Amino acid sequence: MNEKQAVGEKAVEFVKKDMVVGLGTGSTVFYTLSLLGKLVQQGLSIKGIPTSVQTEKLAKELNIPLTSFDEIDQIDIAIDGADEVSGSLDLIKGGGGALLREKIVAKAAKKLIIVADSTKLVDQLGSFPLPVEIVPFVMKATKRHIQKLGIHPELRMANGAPFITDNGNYILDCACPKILAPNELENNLNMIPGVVDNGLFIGMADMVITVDKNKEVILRERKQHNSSMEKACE
Ligand SMILES: O=C(CO)[C@H](O)[C@H](O)COP(=O)(O)O
Repeated sequence: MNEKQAVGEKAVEFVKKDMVVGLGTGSTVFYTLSLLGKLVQQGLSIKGIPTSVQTEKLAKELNIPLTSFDEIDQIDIAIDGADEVSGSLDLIKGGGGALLREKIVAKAAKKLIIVADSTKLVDQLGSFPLPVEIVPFVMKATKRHIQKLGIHPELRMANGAPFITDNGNYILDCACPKILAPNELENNLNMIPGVVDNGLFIGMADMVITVDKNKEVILRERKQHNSSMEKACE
């Protein structure tokens, strides 16, 4: 069994009867969904919230019942992949272009589980270019603002045209080889008019399921969950 399959399937152990499950996007979570589909066939009752059109399509093929955000009060658990995972369980996500819905779902979930093969583990975030979702209306000015932060943004292309996200936006892949202050960078990027969100997921993962040097599947856990929004005004 390959690492992606091993970690992807392990996450299914945390899904219990009647849960609302955030369904992530990518080739690792593919294995989570495939196993969930089998368990649903055997009688497991869950409802899924997909984080992308791609995942929605896959979940439908697997007959996983889906619900929509506005029909539920909260998500019990979200399972998703990552492009980089730091020692403090901070993440870069969005390699598949689904970062916005992934962050919305992760934020609404009581528990966020990340499934990541050993190639995703890093000491410091930044080798993977940080995806930033922007509105097409203001691409050049947004790029200039981002450059002022010392970052080199590149418009993501697909088949010779700009890649379009499920939300109708563009992605800038931002080279920033050593992210020294991820929290600050996440906030600074999101303050730029034209930026919708970025792929830094700081303090959000409760558990990372990965593989150690001995090829054993291991669980790395964070003590506190930061999903709730802090009260900012009264
Ligand atoms: O953030 C993501 C999509 O936007 C994915 O979770 C991330 O790119 C990891 O994908 P994979 O499991 O295919 O390596």
